[in-house]
Amino acid sequence: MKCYPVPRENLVLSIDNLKDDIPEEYLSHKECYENVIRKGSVLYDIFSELSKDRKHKAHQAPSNAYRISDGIMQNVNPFLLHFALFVPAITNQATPEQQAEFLKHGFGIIGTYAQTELGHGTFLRGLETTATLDLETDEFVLNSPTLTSYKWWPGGLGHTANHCVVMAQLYVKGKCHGPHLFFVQIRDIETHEPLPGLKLGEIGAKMGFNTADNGFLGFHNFRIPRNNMLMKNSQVLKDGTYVESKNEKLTYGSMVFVRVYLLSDMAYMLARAATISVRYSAVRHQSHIKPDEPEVQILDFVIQQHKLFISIATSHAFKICGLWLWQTYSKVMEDIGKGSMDRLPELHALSCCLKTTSTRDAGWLIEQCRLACGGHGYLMSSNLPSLYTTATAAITYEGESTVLLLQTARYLIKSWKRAMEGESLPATVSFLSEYFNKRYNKWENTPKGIVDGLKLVVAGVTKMCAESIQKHVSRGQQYEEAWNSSSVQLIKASEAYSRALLCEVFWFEVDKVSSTLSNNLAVVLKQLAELYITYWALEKRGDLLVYTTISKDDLDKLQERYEELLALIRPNAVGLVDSFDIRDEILCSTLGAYDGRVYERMMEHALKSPLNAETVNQSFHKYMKPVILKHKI
Ligand SMILES: CCCCCCCC(=O)SCCNC(=O)CCNC(=O)[C@H](O)C(C)(C)COP(=O)(O)OP(=O)(O)OC[C@H]1O[C@@H](n2cnc3c(N)ncnc32)[C@H](O)[C@@H]1OP(=O)(O)O
Ligand SMILES: Cc1cc2nc3c(=O)[nH]c(=O)nc-3n(C[C@H](O)[C@H](O)[C@H](O)COP(=O)(O)OP(=O)(O)OC[C@H]3O[C@@H](n4cnc5c(N)ncnc54)[C@H](O)[C@@H]3O)c2cc1C
Repeated sequence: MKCYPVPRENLVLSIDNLKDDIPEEYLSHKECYENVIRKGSVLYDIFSELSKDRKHKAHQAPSNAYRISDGIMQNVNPFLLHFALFVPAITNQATPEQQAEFLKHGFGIIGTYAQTELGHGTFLRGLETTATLDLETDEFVLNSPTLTSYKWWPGGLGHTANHCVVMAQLYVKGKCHGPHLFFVQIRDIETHEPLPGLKLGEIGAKMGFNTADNGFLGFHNFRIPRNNMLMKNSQVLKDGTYVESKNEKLTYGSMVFVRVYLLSDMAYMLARAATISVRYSAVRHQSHIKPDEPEVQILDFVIQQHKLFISIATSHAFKICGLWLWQTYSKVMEDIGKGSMDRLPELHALSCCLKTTSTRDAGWLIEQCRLACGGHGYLMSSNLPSLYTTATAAITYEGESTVLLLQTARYLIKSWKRAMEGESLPATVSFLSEYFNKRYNKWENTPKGIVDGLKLVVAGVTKMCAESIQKHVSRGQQYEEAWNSSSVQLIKASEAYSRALLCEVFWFEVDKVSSTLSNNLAVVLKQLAELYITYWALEKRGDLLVYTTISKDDLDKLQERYEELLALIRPNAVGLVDSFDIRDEILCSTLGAYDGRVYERMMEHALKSPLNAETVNQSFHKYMKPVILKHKI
């Protein structure tokens, strides 16, 4: 994805009407939406001017668009889906001619990606929206035959977008060809009124993401030109001939793109949470370590370091792994462009498990950062609650975690069978062959030894799954039933695979570049990578004891090394989160501001509460006083 000239953060953050007088948490649902549209439109205008100035296709956002809008919105930008899915779906799935046609208005249109329905989100082959070819008029007729077929969840769909890419079952001459993508205008550009034949609205308040304008959309005999089917991979000709794709799963390509992107997004979410909680832990003094000395910075409690330093390390792990996965994605897309689909299943499997692990880890680690800040972490003004609800949405969207892990498990089982048949395997799963051929080493208490051990766990659990499936089949179950019966173990195999990948890529990428870094930087980065790997070796000690030759003595030494690493990182902890370089205006946190004026900021923010505008609220006189006086003895 080409990155555009980065709009200077100062340029955007200096615009006065992008600042909020009243904190978002004191606005109504409707005011919140109107406020983010106000701010989002200013940003949209800036990105549009920026891209026009540089003669770029005026439809892609600059690379740091999300960073800046995160700060200004402090919640989710309703234009997000335009950049994250609508435009990529068109550039990924439409012909060049169609791209020129659909994107000719540049920032003049605002789109979303409408795939999920009220009745189906995971099982795409079960989607009910239909697109039926009308040969006479050379059009597709879109319909939502049931309430459950209404599109439900797409971001920006309720009141923001005027176009969308819709996934619908393609019908030609009475035959269903499965889910395909269609470019659909849904609102009048001038009036923004829904076009005739559509039912549009927002789906209501949510746990978070409340400014994302997630909406619903129903079609009633809604007509679009035949050319509005995205036809890069499969085509419907004027005479109704259907030309199928070289690989029907290419239609799912936009989801792979977002899953790959989410690793970097989670790295950034975690960087913010770590910055807030580590800085706060350096400011907050509470309790004693030595009874005769003053109260300490809570960051001096080793258990506080245990809670927080893993978030610093994990943010770097996701950033580095995200870059590695992006390079893999780009290479596979290049191969597909040359007609080779060989690595598509591997890319799908990698993106599924890494998207799942990064979003799940971001969720629980952000919650851990919040809890480590005590009561003040529970304040909306800390920004930790919002970070949590925003991050955890990603565990579900873009592919629910369980479902995606089972997709990776499918790839692991297929790879295991190929290993048994002596076939060569891609590098990312070649350890299965080594395990099968018993070519693995004795346990070593080193980062490489731990990575090798975690891979042995993957191989051992995958073997166990294959045997479990075989056992159920031999007892008379169909393969799909046997798969379902073994799914608890299959999930475990995928989780173990994802963890081994993250540890391996993090360690070896850091090791690879360390010689190019200043000594100090190399030392600290390696400490973080070793902390990450050692943390997970200790978390997964049970599996390591089952599948490797690790001993109790090795584990004791790892625990000792882990605590050493906490102590080594402690002096650099604040410097490490400062190096994430997230400005206060984007951090949006009373606890995490760079100047450390936590208590003053908390009080300033509290006084902004509308309730503090008067010393006695009207409800006292209206409701409380009569009751108090009535029962006054
Ligand atoms: C910042 C970002 C904000 C984003 C906001 C959120 C946006 C959204 O949420 S958009 C909606 C997201 N929705 C989803 O992700 C839906 C998840 N479901 C799916 O992807 C599919 O239904 C899935 C994969 C579970 C099953 O698909 P289905 O067609 O039934 O395939 P299935 O029968 O299981 O066969 C799997 C085969 O397809 C292949 N396959 C499946 N998906 C893909 C894919 N995306 N790419 C390549 N291959 C794929 C597998 O490799 C496997 O191949 P093989 O047969 O060789 O083993
Ligand atoms: C904040 C947010 C934003 C979103 N934005 C968009 C958007 O912009 N565009 C869009 O199209 N969609 C969007 N979605 C929808 C999202 O993609 C779906 O929610 C997601 O794909 C899961 O589908 P579902 O909700 O229908 O759950 P279901 O598919 O009904 O799954 C429910 C549960 O059933 C279980 N399950 C389902 N299938 C299986 C299986 N095969 N094996 C084992 N267990 C299974 C899992 O536990 C799963 O959690 C968004 C969702 C959220 C929360």
